[in-house]
Amino acid sequence: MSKVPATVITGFLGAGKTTLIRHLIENADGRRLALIINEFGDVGVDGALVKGCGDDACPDEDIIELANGCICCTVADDFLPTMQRLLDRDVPPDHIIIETSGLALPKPLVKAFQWPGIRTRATVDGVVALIDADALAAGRFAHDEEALAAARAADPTLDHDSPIEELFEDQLACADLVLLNKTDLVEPGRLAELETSLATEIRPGVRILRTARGEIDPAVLLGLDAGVEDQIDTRPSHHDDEEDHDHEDFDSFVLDLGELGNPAPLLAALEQAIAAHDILRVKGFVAVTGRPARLLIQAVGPRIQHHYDRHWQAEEQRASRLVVIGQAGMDRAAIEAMLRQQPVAA
Ligand SMILES: Nc1nc2c(ncn2[C@@H]2O[C@H](COP(=O)(O)OP(=O)(O)OP(=O)(O)O)[C@@H](O)[C@H]2O)c(=O)[nH]1
Repeated sequence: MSKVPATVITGFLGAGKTTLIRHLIENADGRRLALIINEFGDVGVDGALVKGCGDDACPDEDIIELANGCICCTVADDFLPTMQRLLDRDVPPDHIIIETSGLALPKPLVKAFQWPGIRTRATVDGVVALIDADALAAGRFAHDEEALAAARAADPTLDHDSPIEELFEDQLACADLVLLNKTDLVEPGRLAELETSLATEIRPGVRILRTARGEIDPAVLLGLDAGVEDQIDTRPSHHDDEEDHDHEDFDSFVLDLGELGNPAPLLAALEQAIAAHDILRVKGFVAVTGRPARLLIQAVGPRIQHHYDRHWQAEEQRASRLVVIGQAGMDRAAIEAMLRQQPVAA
């Protein structure tokens, strides 16, 4: 019996994983895909964004959200039973796509494919790392050399990498294919420089392709046939000596804001909050009085995007919800106070 191939999509918060997966299921070309989606901070925005966008390729029951913490840490509790259920189906999917949370280490997930119940029936076709070219160009994954030198002078035992940088390096080191995404936001000359620096972080032979909005032919993305679980030990990680990694460097909270008369003040406050605090990512929906559609808000670093993405459905409660993800120690009370200064509709 042939094994069901699975593709693991990694990439830091907001790199464009969900957008890539949407494109993939809209262009599945007859393949029946199942999606396993994991988000840090359990508002479930990503699932809502992909549901209903490619009904034939991926009906809603084949989209499984694992919101119970970060997938790399809950492998045994959540991921393995989910995989088993998918593989036990009378007609298993043609391909399984796993969107890891932007804070997940890919290696523990790949190792799950060595488990007896899985290894005979599924294989990791490839690990794809999505890189936000805009964030990379702005230096958001690199440490500040001067600040580091000063901190080291004060404390010689200091670990050299920041948590964000470690994650970034781990995701790259595990990749079979790297997609330099959001190329629409970066000059071609700068992109070439980014590619040169990325090449030092990846394994020999791994290709870097440029994408915008995750638009890539599924034939390139799927079918890498890498059998990653059989050679995972050759892919180094900063966390190889750890039993568990617990994301204590990052934090998230959910903000419920009811219905808003006008979203503009919230958007302005969000911009200020991001500039003033250690916020990495914000996403969610806003219910605007008099509007039948919900306003989708996405912020990645300082860049905020918003648009009315679809009508509220009859069974949905019209309400505004944002998930805020940041560095551990971000000042939640201050951020909440900034974002709540909104005139709420009567
Ligand atoms: N300009 C531009 N924006 C992009 C591109 N790809 C994604 N985006 C935007 O970036 C934001 C984040 O995209 P997502 O696809 O949600 O990113 P993600 O990696 O799934 O995010 P997390 O699950 O939170 O880690 C959204 O506002 C997207 O519309 C791109 O190529 N160019």
